[in-house]
Amino acid sequence: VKFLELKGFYELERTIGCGGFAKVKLATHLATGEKVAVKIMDKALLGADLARVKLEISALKSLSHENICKLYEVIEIETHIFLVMEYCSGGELFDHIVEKNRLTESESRMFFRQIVSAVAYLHTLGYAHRDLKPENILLDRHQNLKLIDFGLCAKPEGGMANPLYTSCGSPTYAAPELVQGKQYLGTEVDVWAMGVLLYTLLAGALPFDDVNIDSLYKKILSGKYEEPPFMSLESLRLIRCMLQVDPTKRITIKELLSHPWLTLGVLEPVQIMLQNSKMYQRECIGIMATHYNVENRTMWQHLKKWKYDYHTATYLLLVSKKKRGSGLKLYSLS
Ligand SMILES: COc1cccc(Nc2ncc(-c3ccc(C(=O)NCC(=O)Nc4ccccc4)cc3)c(OCC3CCNCC3)n2)c1
Repeated sequence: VKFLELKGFYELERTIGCGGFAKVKLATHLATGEKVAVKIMDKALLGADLARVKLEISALKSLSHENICKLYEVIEIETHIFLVMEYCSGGELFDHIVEKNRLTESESRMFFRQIVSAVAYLHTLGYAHRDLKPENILLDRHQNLKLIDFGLCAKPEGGMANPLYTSCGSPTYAAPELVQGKQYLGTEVDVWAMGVLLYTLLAGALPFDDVNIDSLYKKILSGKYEEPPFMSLESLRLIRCMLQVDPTKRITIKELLSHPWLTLGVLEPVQIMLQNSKMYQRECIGIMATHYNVENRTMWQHLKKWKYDYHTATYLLLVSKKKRGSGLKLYSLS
């Protein structure tokens, strides 16, 4: 079905992901020629989850971090909601690990620092991700990580016991307290999942794995996993702090930021807030103002309302293009 509301602004291309009640298509933002990912949600299929999606959209609008997939535009029509998101041309981290079998300590550190920075940023803003796994970590063309919350399966209330969850991907990244259906803190659950992730990067295998879901639960609750001989003592020490079954004994994200393993060979602790340069912003406003034949001030007046309309998308895409060092050009829309 062709969506007329996108005509002339975006050109939809192949489907790059689908599930539950959403589909993600690759698309081109026609004014800049940049690739974007368009998440198409059918409001009829969303039903009661429409409210949760609206919450996620307002959360996404408040997120601006180099390692979190950027929201560019929100388009709502009678039957569908479209989220125009940053397209990550490097695909999933998962495929990157599989193809390399396992990563070196320094490559793992370079990736892991970015994940810790993104999750610490989320936690600072009062959010928890709750579904950290390699499928939700994408790569851009420069091997920068981009955290997404693909969240196609409704986040079941009542934790793991909910049959919906078991049918929605295996709980290999789920913390013991989540698996037990206990009260849990999203921030502590995220630290556990990052421990599983770091183990997977370094060992090229999952710490807790089993085809039988009940024995998988038992392994997670035991907190026992194999420590491969090729893993350094420092990395094993860090993983032990993260894969603590008792969440009160688990390392916190704040302590993680300056843990010796994360700063090994790198001087400063992990930065949370990364600033965009003001210079790029002024230049992009100028280009848009010229293109639309309005004053710079008028263009800025509109953009600072952050309406997440086509102008927001054009501006954000121009800034990211500028940061990449590509030339800036706007195409007249047909
Ligand atoms: C080159 O080959 C490839 C191969 C594969 C992918 C790509 N690229 C590529 N780029 C972008 C996407 C995307 C971005 C955002 C969202 C989203 O839902 N955001 C919402 C969001 O992020 N909330 C949120 C974030 C942080 C905190 C809280 C809330 C969804 C999808 C994509 O999807 C495809 C799926 C496929 C199944 N696994 C997951 C990705 N794929 C490219």
